[in-house]
Amino acid sequence: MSRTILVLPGDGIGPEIIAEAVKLIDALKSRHGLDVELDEATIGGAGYDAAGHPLPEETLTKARAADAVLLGAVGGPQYDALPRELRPERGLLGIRKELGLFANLRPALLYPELAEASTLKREVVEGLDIMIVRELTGGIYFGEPRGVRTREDGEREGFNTLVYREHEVERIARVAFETAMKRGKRLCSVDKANVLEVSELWREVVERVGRDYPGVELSHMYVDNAAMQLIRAPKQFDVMVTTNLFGDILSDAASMLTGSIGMLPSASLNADGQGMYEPIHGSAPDIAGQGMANSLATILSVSMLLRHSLREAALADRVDAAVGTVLRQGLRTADLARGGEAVVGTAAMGDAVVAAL
Ligand SMILES: NC(=O)C1=CN([C@@H]2O[C@H](COP(=O)(O)OP(=O)(O)OC[C@H]3O[C@@H](n4cnc5c(N)ncnc54)[C@H](O)[C@@H]3O)[C@@H](O)[C@H]2O)C=CC1
Ligand SMILES: CC(C)CC(=O)C(=O)O
Ligand SMILES: [Mg+2]
Repeated sequence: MSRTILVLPGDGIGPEIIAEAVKLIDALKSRHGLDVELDEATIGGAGYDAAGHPLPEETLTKARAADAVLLGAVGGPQYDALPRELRPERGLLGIRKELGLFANLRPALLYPELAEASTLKREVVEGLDIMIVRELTGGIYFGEPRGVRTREDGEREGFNTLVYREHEVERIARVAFETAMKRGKRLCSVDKANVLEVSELWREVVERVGRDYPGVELSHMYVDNAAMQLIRAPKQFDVMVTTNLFGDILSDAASMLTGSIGMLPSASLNADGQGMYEPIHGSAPDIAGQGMANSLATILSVSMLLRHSLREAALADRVDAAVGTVLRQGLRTADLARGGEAVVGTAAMGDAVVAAL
């Protein structure tokens, strides 16, 4: 039986980068025997425009039935004035929650060809290979209560709740330890346990899970220090595990070690191993429609999809290698060019990857 990938282009540069990913999947089907069917649905602002909701019912139904989901990005200034429940970002949070995608893997890997593209010195980033394991369905993005209320003195205040239950920490810690076992066997848990009670519990549970993994060297770091260390000496890290908010921020920072935010893919997995795959960046409204977005993060998300959801490791390796080839050929989208290089657009980069397969 053929497997199904549900494609959700979303907003802004989403459709542009997803077009390149679809081109790649089509080439894998016709030239390398990949057996999958693609289906498409709307999410985010596109979902709101088409069906009045950022996560249309039909999209969710299709996502539940699919073997994997491939998402572009959501959001845009034209939707920012909508009531919060109807904003594109709620569609993304909603699909993550509904599918139970609690484990978000964000690899920050420097392709050697891009050592000069990083804004940091070559010696700081050369050989970089970090895996950020971000908790994705809990924490302050989902905690209740939240809102804006008027105090008795008439002043308004906004509030969100940062809450983690033990089982939520336990399962993400387990994913992180398992990930570390398959890599360099070092895990750094990032928290703010010097200030937050929720981090105290986080740390305690991570320690407890760690007893099942004596072969993994566990360390803890406060998030402010972790942000600094990522810029000072990023190669000290192997696997990092952290909360939803901290992981969101640290992974954007880590992406610049690899040359651009347009280089970082991600996999979001649930307890059954079902996955959604997306670049870590957003819809980039500032460059949308100009054909200049870097599609490599999305193309590398396809690689993660092949590896984790379709168990097609050889094809995933082929995609990773093709990305290396085009970078070696000197192709750079604008975000990767640091002067002197010829700049290619979104479609030309996608074509080159397909040609290098
Ligand atoms: N997963 C998602 O769908 C996410 C959605 N968003 C949404 O995206 C919108 C824009 O948010 P921003 O904070 O501007 O973050 P962003 O990640 O969209 O853009 C930040 C900067 O990086 C650049 N950039 C991002 N992806 C790129 C790519 N593939 N190639 C070249 N340059 C790229 C953009 O041009 C911009 O200058 C907002 O509506 C936000 O809520 C933000 C982050 C994640
Ligand atoms: C747009 C947010 C919902 C999430 C985000 O920034 C991310 O997952 O990287
Ligand atoms: Mg983010």
